[in-house]
Amino acid sequence: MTGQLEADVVVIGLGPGGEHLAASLARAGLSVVGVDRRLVGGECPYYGCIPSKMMIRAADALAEARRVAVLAGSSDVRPDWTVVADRIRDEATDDWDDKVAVERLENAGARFVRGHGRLAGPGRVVVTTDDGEVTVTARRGVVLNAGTEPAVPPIDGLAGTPYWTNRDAVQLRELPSSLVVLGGGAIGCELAQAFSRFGVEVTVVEAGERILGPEEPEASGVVAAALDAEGIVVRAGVGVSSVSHDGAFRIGLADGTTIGAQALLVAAGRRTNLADIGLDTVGLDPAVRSIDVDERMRVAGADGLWAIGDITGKGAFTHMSMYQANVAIRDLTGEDGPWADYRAVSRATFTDPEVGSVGLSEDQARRAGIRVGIGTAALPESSRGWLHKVGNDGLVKVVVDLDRDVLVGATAVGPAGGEIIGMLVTAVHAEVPLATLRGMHFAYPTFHRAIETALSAVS
Ligand SMILES: Cc1cc2nc3c(=O)[nH]c(=O)nc-3n(C[C@H](O)[C@H](O)[C@H](O)COP(=O)(O)OP(=O)(O)OC[C@H]3O[C@@H](n4cnc5c(N)ncnc54)[C@H](O)[C@@H]3O)c2cc1C
Ligand SMILES: NC(=O)c1ccc[n+]([C@@H]2O[C@H](COP(=O)([O-])OP(=O)(O)OC[C@H]3O[C@@H](n4cnc5c(N)ncnc54)[C@H](O)[C@@H]3O)[C@@H](O)[C@H]2O)c1
Repeated sequence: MTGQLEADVVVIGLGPGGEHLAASLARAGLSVVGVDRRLVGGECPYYGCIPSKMMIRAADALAEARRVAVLAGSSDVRPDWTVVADRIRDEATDDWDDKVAVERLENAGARFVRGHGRLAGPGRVVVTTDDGEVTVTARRGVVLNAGTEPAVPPIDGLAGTPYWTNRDAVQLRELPSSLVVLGGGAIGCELAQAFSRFGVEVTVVEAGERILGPEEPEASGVVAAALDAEGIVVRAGVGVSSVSHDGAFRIGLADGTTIGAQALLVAAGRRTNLADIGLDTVGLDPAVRSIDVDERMRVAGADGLWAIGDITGKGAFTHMSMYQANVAIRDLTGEDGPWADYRAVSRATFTDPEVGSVGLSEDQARRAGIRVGIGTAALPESSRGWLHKVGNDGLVKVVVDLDRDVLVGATAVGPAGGEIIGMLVTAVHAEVPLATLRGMHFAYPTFHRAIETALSAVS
């Protein structure tokens, strides 16, 4: 495709938020051009949340079946990765083909251009396509939703090796016998446990002091113990210093030890796609790692430019991308808010036990100068946890602003931690007084009753 186009709004990058925004604005009657160089929908549906959660759902089923031995007799569990690989192809990604997503976007009334989009001054985007260039003029504005790529650390020897990122991991047809996961963040821990449950011998190497670094230390501790109990080796507090590959990988650690493995998965964080998007043409620093936005998602210092999703640095989550898209949609269609508010950002990490969290951690609250109260409750000591028996690891931790008598953060680790956190998100978001929370009914015997115990323990 080549030529000139005009539109009210041009969207560069169609991740979850960009796709939603482009379709919604088109349905609202605006003329919209959406640009993506890869697949419409971005990382989440093709390489991220969706395929990884299909892997995790299958791996959790295996783990639950193995628990039959403790609770209900015996089971014969024979993992078959083919089922997962097929499901990811057939039900999630259409074999990494976005035909359906493109049609959905066009049926909403938007036009789609596949290619690399670049700002070329205010309100102007140049798209490099397979067969030339398309120049699009935006009457109302340009929205950036360029997302991220896997970051690959500059480790000696790594670059020339056949290492995997998440994009390779979700496309596997066959599993390796052994795997080193470089990075113990959300991606590293989720995938490490899923592969291990399918019989892969897994080692996680985490340069930081603990896995799941952004979570409460107690949450990291519970997950680390669960991984250990399943036979996953976690090497935290030591970086990778060299990598070589000669049929198999040899991974050299900073403490002088080496690990051999058939495969290496790099899950060491993400790099925002901002280097080649023309920020300099609208007066912005082209070397920034994230884009500063105001409460309407307008980019500071550039008229007619909005940014949403991972590139804003407010949390690399699909629900953040969608939340910010809705804010930008309201602004672009002349609605009167509500505008962006990040006090009660929540997330769920789908390890088993799951980690749900919201708002500030204890450490963040203390560093913000808040007079902090903490309450915790161990899940195995709750009635539901005791009943649940095997697989009951977990806890609830609440972080209280004692002066305002409200929760400012909370963590729920457990079999349904990502669900239990829901009511705590409401509490932080709506600033529900502690006395009101303590006066609630908590159904017996549920996991969320541990919240009542944690609230009563606040000091
Ligand atoms: C393995 C994995 C698991 C995850 N699990 C979860 C989860 O369970 N829950 C959760 O909330 N989040 C999860 N995430 C994070 C989630 O995928 C992202 O936060 C989400 O995709 C939102 O990203 P985004 O909207 O910023 O853009 P992205 O999804 O990164 O999409 C950006 C799009 O922009 C395009 N693009 C970039 N630059 C240009 C350009 N110059 N021109 C044209 N197109 C361009 C790209 O091709 C891409 O399609 C996971 C991520 C990974 C990798
Ligand atoms: N369930 C979810 O919501 C979910 C799941 C997966 C990913 N995500 C999102 O995707 C983002 C990216 O995930 P991620 O896990 O790649 O990034 P991350 O930044 O969360 O974790 C990367 C980890 O790699 C470690 N690391 C970096 N370089 C290293 C090295 N050389 N040696 C050893 N360890 C090293 C870091 O210390 C860090 O702990 C997350 O921040 C999250 O927002 C969300």
